[in-house]
Amino acid sequence: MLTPNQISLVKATIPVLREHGVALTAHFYARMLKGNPELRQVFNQGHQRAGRQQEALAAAVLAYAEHIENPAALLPAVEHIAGKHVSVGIRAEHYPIVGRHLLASIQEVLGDAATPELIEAWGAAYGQLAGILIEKESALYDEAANVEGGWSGWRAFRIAEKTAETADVVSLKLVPVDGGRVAAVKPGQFISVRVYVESEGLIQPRQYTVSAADDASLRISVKRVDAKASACSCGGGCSAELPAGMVSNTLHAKNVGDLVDVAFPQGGFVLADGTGPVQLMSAGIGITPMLPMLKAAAEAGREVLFYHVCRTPEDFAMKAEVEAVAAAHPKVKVVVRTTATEGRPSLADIAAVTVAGADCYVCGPVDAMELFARGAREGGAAKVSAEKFGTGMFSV
Ligand SMILES: NC(=O)C1=CN([C@@H]2O[C@H](COP(=O)(O)OP(=O)(O)OC[C@H]3O[C@@H](n4cnc5c(N)ncnc54)[C@H](OP(=O)(O)O)[C@@H]3O)[C@@H](O)[C@H]2O)C=CC1
Repeated sequence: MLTPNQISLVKATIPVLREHGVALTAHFYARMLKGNPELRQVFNQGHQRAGRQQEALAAAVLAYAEHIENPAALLPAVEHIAGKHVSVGIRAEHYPIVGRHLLASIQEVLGDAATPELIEAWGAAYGQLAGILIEKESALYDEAANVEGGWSGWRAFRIAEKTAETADVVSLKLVPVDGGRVAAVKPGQFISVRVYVESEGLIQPRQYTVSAADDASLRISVKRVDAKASACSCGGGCSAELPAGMVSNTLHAKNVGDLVDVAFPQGGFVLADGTGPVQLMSAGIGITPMLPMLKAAAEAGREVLFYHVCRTPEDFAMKAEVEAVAAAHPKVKVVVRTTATEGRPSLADIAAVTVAGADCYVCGPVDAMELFARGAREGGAAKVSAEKFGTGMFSV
């Protein structure tokens, strides 16, 4: 429990965090990854290089300082972060390391302004947050270990099938090397996949939505990411050219029979139970969580609008699967917009297709998600949920 004086001291740093938060977190990551280089295998080095992780952490530290009197307000963010942490293997023993580097960074960046009292207050604040996260993460690890077909930490999977979906998307069907069962995945959840990235000399984990699953396998569908073709969609104002997708491109180079490590499925961007209409809106590779949601909603007999934006018909990944679901379920309607010929949809276009009262899910580039969410709300959707891959939280 923080004392009233510690709460005031943490709140007094809010203006500094607003202005210099990213400088602080950039200093922190550089310090921690130099002092504890083993953590380079846990943190996404692509996001580090693009500056996304530093921005996301700065935003999180600021949000925490702003809500220091009522951390319960951050519960949805805590649940999201805990799922990501468990998925990349962050454990209780990592927290003291992070805390040590964070406090030292506050001291080093603020200089004389960082009085011993302030450092002590931030130490207490960090301890409080770490305690909340450790408890939540420990519950998620236990849940993953105790469910049938579940596991805690990394489990070795073999690539059983590799299918080219489009010119730059491949699907990989993964089966456990131990021959055991695979626990049920909620439609929309993601797994972390961990591979050795030769060019970096590093093991790296990344999250991929499960695009199909059964009790013996998981499938992911991965888009190749070229350095020059990358356009940052993090929403954090990154304008620099982004590095090539080190894990996605490593996965593209893998073949049937190769092994990867997989973490238990996580994530709260899932199809909610219900009987009402569902609207699934995706752009590009954002289709991956929509496909399992489509199958689940169709099988439950719900009315579904599946709306997808892609550049050309050839860029429509898993098109045959979507069409097969629609053919088998008359209450499923598919609308595809190809931007190469029709241009991008407008807000009015999205509002016009929206099913009034639908539970709407959106996924894809950040700008497209914002457009879909606004259009769906204008068109009378009951609820809009969004998923952004990468760092931090996203709300539309
Ligand atoms: N589960 C998840 O959270 C996942 C999220 N993603 C996210 O999806 C993003 C990119 O996917 P990717 O396939 O590379 O996207 P692309 O850049 O290839 O774009 C895909 C389609 O979306 C259209 N589009 C892009 N921006 C807008 C917009 N503002 N309004 C309307 N249409 C738009 C493009 O139109 P045009 O031809 O005009 O560019 C194109 O037709 C990634 O940033 C990734 O973060 C991906 C996978 C899973």
